[in-house]
Amino acid sequence: MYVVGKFYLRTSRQLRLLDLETKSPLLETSLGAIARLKTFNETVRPEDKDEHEDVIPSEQWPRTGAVEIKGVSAAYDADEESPNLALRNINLKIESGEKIAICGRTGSGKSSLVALLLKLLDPLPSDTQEVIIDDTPLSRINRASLRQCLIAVPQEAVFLPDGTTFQSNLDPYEASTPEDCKAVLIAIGLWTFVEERGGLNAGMTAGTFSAGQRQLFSVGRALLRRRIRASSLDGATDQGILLLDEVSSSVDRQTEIVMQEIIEREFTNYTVIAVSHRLDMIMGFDRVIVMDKGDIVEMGKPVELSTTRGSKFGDLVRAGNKRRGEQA
Ligand SMILES: Nc1ncnc2c1ncn2[C@@H]1O[C@H](COP(=O)(O)OP(=O)(O)OP(=O)(O)O)[C@@H](O)[C@H]1O
Repeated sequence: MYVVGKFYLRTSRQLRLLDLETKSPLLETSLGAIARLKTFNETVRPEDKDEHEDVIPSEQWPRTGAVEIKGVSAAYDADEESPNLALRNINLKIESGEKIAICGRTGSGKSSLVALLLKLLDPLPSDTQEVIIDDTPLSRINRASLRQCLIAVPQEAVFLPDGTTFQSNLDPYEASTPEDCKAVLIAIGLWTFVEERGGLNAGMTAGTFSAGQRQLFSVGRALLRRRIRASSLDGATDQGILLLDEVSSSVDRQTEIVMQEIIEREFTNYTVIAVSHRLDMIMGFDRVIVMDKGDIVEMGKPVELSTTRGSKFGDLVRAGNKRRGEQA
């Protein structure tokens, strides 16, 4: 066993490979991939199949999209003796169909709150902490089913292997028709772009799109899922939960408006919980939550808070306006 830096190599051949690394970018890439796999293997624990996760919700769940978080604290290193809390005693009630924006400084816990709802982060063990969606405690819900029932758009769009078609990337579960896919691409303004590159059946890579287009495409996936879900509702109201994590961070204001319109028009009755730094976007939401060090430190209507003295959100708006004034 050889130890080089923080990598452990089993054979002298691997050691020679490492020596060659500086001379070959390809090898560098391969060794980087090995190192990443090794780190992944060492640090990522498999999700336990919790025996209490006995509820497999129906396709139509959640029917109302109401959310309640009761006194939840959570940590990524929950097994440690003194865990670092990413969320601290969060109490939050979100009504069915409410549009909630979450803002706050880097590392304040915004993405962790979204991760909590997807059971990517668990509450610390306790008798009293609980997350409830549609009257069902999240602790009882099967994780994989939960993630199929909620519509979530992550910070970084993920794509299928290079060469996979536009259609498969838009609809990896093959649950829609080419017409459905085209209609979604038209709605997000990417149809001409895709058509010029050979259409739905042409191969693509993540690099085919700009960073902003990747985000737009991700929103398109969410829209397609909403439409597919709506077709299986058997007359029930088209409701559910949409989680957005910084989906407009790389787009211009014009594209952000397209996203906003899609949220308003297509997810009208959905409960929307969106992490965002974009003040223009937040202003259109029913309520804004400001987070700091894992805590909710302010909550209210964005328009009201923006003009309230001493409001943390108001401070963010004033700082944003000042920056714009200086740039003009
Ligand atoms: N996968 C993880 N493993 C360990 N700690 C994490 C992980 N993800 C987040 N954290 C920690 O949890 C805390 C909250 O992070 P979180 O990503 O929720 O913040 P955020 O407000 O979304 O930040 P940003 O605006 O930079 O995305 C931070 O201290 C962060 O270091």
